[in-house]
Amino acid sequence: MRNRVVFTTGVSGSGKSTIGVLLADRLGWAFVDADDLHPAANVEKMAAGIPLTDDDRWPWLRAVGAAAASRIEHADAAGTAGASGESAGVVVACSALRRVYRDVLREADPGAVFVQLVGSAALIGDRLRARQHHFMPATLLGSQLATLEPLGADEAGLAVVVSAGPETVVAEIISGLALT
Ligand SMILES: Nc1ncnc2c1ncn2[C@@H]1O[C@H](COP(=O)(O)OP(=O)(O)OP(=O)(O)O)[C@@H](O)[C@H]1O
Ligand SMILES: O=C(O)[C@H](O)[C@@H](O)[C@H](O)[C@H](O)CO
Repeated sequence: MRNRVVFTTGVSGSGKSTIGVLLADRLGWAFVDADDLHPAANVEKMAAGIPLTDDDRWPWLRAVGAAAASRIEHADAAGTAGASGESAGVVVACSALRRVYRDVLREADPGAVFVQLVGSAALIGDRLRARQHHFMPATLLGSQLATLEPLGADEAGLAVVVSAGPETVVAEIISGLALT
């Protein structure tokens, strides 16, 4: 298997971070949370309940793509490729709501694979309202869902329904992408 970058994507509260961390752990891969790469102005905007615009997102998406590519290069440099030919990969939690956003990420790694985490507005809204200590308010869910574009048939990856618990969702991703 060649080096891989798998993005866990979807609206706020879909489980990008929860599923991404668990997936990386199960695979022994690195994990990057794109939330940590937002400029302060973006975080302030979201915390104030104002949706980001495309122009807010472009530089951030380029930084996310660069961070993913850099983690893969580090893995190569550290010689983490296994004797069986398997290589380390990286899981990146990043909303990547629109196809043009995913295009920016594919520019950094044309082999990038996108897992789109999907669930009903009611389910995700409940999870967001139950979540503590996060800058993203549940009131932004409507604009997140309005911005979301499903994966195209020609886009590498898969959509996974997140109504089941994290372990089940991660098992479905590993099997669906044939990651083992
Ligand atoms: N499959 C799941 N089953 C039950 N609870 C879940 C599941 N996935 C995530 N959660 C819970 O839902 C909440 C939202 O998950 P998480 O913070 O990972 O979403 P996110 O997409 O990363 O959100 P954001 O984009 O706002 O950072 C958390 O409290 C998390 O524990
Ligand atoms: O594209 C976006 O609107 C943003 O990336 C948001 O999705 C946040 O980063 C995240 O969901 C909050 O934690």
